[in-house]
Amino acid sequence: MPRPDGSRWVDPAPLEVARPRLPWWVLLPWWSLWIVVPTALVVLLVRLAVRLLHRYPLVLLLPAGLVVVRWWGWSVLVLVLLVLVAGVLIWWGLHQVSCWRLVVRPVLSQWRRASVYAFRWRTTMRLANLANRDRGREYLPRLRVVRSEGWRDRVRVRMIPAQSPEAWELRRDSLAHSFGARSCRVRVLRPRVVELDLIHRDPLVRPLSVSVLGGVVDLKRVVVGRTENGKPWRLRLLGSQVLVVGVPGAGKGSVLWSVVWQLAPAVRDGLVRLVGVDPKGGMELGQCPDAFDRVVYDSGPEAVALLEEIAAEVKERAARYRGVRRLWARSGGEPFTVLVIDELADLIAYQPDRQLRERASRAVQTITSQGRAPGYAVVGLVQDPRKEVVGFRHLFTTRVALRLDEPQQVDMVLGDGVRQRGAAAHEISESTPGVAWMKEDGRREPERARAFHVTDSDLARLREYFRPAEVRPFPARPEGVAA
Ligand SMILES: Nc1ncnc2c1ncn2[C@@H]1O[C@H](COP(=O)(O)OP(=O)(O)OP(=O)(O)O)[C@@H](O)[C@H]1O
Repeated sequence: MPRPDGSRWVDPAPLEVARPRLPWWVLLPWWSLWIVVPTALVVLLVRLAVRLLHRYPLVLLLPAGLVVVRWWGWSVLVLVLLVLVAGVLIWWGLHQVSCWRLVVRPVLSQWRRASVYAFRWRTTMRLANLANRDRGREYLPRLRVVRSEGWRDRVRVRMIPAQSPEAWELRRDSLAHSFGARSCRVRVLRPRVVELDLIHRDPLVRPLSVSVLGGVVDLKRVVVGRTENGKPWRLRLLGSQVLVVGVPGAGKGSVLWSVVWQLAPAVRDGLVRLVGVDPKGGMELGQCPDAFDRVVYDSGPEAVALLEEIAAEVKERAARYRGVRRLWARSGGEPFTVLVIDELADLIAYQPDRQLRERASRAVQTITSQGRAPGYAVVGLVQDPRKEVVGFRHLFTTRVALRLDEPQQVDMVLGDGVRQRGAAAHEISESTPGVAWMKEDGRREPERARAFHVTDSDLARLREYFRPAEVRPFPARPEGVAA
């Protein structure tokens, strides 16, 4: 409604304020604070003591020992220690795993933290230029948890502001020498936190024998050896392409035969089909030809024709799968194909006939780039990883570097920056064939492992395993196979 002075009255908007919600404890009577506050303090102190005891048992056991001496004397302390040691020994005898995890490892970790790392930390950080000063204040990387695993110490570090993990990677050697280790690797855990692996001995020095022939086959986790952490070395075949590189004698054969050994039950059941090309005239694959559905022992027209045949199959199956399935599954009723090429370079680089070379290269590229979904995996073995030799290394999603000659070759196989994180395949000892660094696409950290040693007598068993086998139709319900 217009007002006499010409202006209009506008109703104010209703006040929309939420009623304040007070925390419940504000409504308690004041005298209850006398109960609540001391209780909360006691709970906090107990939690702190438990955490400290768990993290730094030695530091807290020392004052406890002093209290025992003060009240009951040395003899009681010695008696308590003897009982403790006897208890631990009995525990160790009964169940090593739990005793190691709950007693020996924490004590060892504390001991090494106090005697090695805490002791030399400040000096080492300053001399290695990992500490810094600004406006009179010193910034020192913080030593966090130390976990000793016998063969290595895992040392967690909080970096100082404006520091990058590369600064630590560049000083790996000086850190290893300063802390008395054989080598050091750097792993990024999360922003500002890195973990140093200070290695004292190689847990992979002993050759590993293959497991019992037969059993469940999981194409996503084919166990071909053991990692340095003591876990199974699992190679993914379903949805992956594998390139294995190593100088002569590095143990490429052991990776290849470990794969065949693990796949054997599925091959015999007809669920997996092995196809092989061995340009070395059958020196390698000829040791167990019955495992292969098709195998060619040269790098000439026959080998190239086989590769082209597989490439055509890949395309045909991919066309059929389009819009139906994204990844091969056993329910599709067609076998998963593993193409093993023993000396890949002989086919795609050293082949004297240019046309054959190009045809072989095109076929292998087709299989590696399109084979994932229709169920085709390539396991390619090569000695020389240079670009002129294998120009399409990036198509292999899993790359295994056995012993190599030069650091640059490690970068070629595993990718840039992986060697700086510790994957020193050029430092693998000649006395440990089968030891390798593996890098999978999509996983930042490389893994160090050793393949099973498939001996001549193992190969004889493998030949025996396949000998009575007849060609079977694809099983409707395969037994003991997971994919
Ligand atoms: N995982 C392993 N554990 C122990 N010894 C191994 C292992 N792998 C291979 N060896 C031994 O190392 C030697 C060389 O192995 P292998 O022939 O597999 O190497 P390679 O890389 O295939 O060589 P090449 O390129 O000449 O064929 C063999 O005597 C073999 O017994």
